Amino acid sequence: MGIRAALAVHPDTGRGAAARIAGTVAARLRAGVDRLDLLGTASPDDLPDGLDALVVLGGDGAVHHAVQYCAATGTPLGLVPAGTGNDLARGLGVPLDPLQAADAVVAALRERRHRAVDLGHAGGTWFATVLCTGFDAAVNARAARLRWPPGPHRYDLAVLAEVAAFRARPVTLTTDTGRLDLDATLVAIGNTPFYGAGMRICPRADPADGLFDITVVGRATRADLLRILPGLRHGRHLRHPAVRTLRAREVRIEATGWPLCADGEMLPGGAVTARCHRGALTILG
Ligand SMILES: Nc1ncnc2c1ncn2[C@@H]1O[C@H](COP(=O)(O)OP(=O)(O)OP(=O)(O)O)[C@@H](O)[C@H]1O
Repeated sequence: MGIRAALAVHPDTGRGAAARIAGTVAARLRAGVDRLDLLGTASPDDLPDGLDALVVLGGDGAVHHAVQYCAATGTPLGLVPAGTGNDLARGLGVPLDPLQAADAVVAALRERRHRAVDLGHAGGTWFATVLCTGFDAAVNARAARLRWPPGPHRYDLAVLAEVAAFRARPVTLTTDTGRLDLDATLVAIGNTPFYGAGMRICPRADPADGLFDITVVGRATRADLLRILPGLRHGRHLRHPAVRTLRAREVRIEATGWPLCADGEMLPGGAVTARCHRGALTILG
């Protein structure tokens, strides 16, 4: 029987960038499949039965929705980055050029080349990149509320506003190996290394080791934050004495009143337990 795939393109992704190249990407993918359905969403309820692959043309938000379907059904996922961050693609070494990525998906479909990667699960939601709470989740929430400036500069403005407003809070982290009580500025639970369009927050996270890499920034002054943040892109923040890392299969975070986000999507706040599920997602290529 032939290969049946769907291409999910959300109109908002990359501020419309995905929709603009959807026709070109679909034409490339048709070279590798027998049937391609073009969908405006990748939400589990709207997807047809019997798919051999789901390809997402979009950013981490669009991928986050698709991951819910792929994890539940075992359907292999193809990534064609067209968002603002594309941090899962970056973390898995998928080409960031959408046409190159589409060609790589076609090759993988033809050669039936798959790989299994881990997923996190927390609060009823699967996540593929980083679950974070504290300063970075507050930046994400603030950036999402801003209407100006356009693109990634919204994050720069949100960072400045949060550096001025943010206070460390008491946090309890309980992992499968121990418990940590501290005043923290942020906690990032990484399945893959990146968030925020290339910030290497959990630089050693390996998506195929069955474990999270957890980066914890303890009590930090504004001056500390201004020293830590520029190093994020290259993972140099780990050298700062306020920063520590843990590795665990399961972690519970208790932090009153902090925002929580996973794959850049806001989640309901409150205490949460995240568990790493080895090989829960199949990636094409
Ligand atoms: N299938 C979907 N169902 C509902 N909402 C979606 C879906 N796909 C994407 N969205 C929403 O559209 C918005 C933009 O999508 P996406 O996050 O992919 O693009 P982006 O923000 O440009 O990229 P990135 O997340 O990589 O920075 C997100 O808030 C996301 O929640």
